[in-house]
Amino acid sequence: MGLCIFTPMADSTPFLQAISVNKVYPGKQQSGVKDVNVTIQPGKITAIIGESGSGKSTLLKLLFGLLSPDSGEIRFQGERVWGPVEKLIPGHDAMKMVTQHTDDLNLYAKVWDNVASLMPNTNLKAKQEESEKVLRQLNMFHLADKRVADLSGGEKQRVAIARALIKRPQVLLLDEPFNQVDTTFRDGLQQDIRHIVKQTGITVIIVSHDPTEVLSMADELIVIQNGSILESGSPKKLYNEPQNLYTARLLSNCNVLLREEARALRIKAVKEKVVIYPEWIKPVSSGENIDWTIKEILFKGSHEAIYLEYGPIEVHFTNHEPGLFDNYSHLNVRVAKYLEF
Ligand SMILES: Nc1ncnc2c1ncn2[C@@H]1O[C@H](COP(=O)(O)OP(=O)(O)OP(=O)(O)O)[C@@H](O)[C@H]1O
Repeated sequence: MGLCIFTPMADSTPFLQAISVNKVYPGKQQSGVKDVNVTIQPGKITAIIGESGSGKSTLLKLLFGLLSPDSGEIRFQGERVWGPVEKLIPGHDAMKMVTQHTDDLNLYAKVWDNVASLMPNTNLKAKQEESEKVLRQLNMFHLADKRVADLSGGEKQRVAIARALIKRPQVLLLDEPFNQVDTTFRDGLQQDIRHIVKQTGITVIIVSHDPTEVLSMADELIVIQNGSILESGSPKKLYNEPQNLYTARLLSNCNVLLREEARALRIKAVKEKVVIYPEWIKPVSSGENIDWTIKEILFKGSHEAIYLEYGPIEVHFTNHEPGLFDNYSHLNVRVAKYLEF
């Protein structure tokens, strides 16, 4: 028995949908989420991104059925998903959710037992095969005999994901899965999750406090602000053509200048604000533009962030040849691209 391949449904029934969903927490005036309409595509990785408190986790819990909407509804393959108000055990059977808290792990049991114990004893061969398969998919098989208590935070997170996958859900919901994971492990875990999606056709919905960490991972991004969906689209589309300043700011540590300030970079903007991503500013050896004072150069390993100032105006850009400007006090730059809001 192998992991199921979930093929997208042939008919036009939306896979997982929030329809006009509202949720206000008791005692709060501001909405957790406000009139949210979202359709999740099957077999893809969708990331819900937004600043802290914007409603990301609330939306995830509503989709899963862990929270009941005040109005509106969640539909999974056309069927209503009931929340705790209507159903004793919240959460839809075909979905599994993993949060950053790995509380339900048995710390004193082996990794293997944490995962295999969720399979029935009726078919021991299948139990063995499935547990091994899931642990291999998450690169955890070599740690099968270790106690969970002896694992790192990132490894514990992998065990929690393995426990969710062994039940062969159609949807895996991940709330801040990389919080406990350092950068090296994060890249590995992201790759493994992408492979699992490709191999099994599972649908993944992920919430991340750092949107840039899911840029390379997600197929679709949903941007949420103050409980409302602002825009959605592929990471490339939202990065290159954001419709809102909020989205640009979430996805890039960008320069935001007032229209008048942008004139110092020879930009004649019509709208009030000008956004320039750090990689859109290029140093030039000489030219008719003004000389900017180099305020600070921050070494980042593969590149540098160079901070420039001209009177009260500050901009920063990415330099991919660290050390190149160490002996410079001033720089002349040009802007390859900008956005207006
Ligand atoms: N259990 C709760 N009771 C009352 N208010 C809540 C509860 N959970 C969330 N909220 C409020 O609802 C709003 C949205 O919270 P939510 O946790 O969904 O945001 P988030 O985008 O996931 O934030 P973060 O990135 O900080 O986790 C916030 O104003 C938050 O304070």
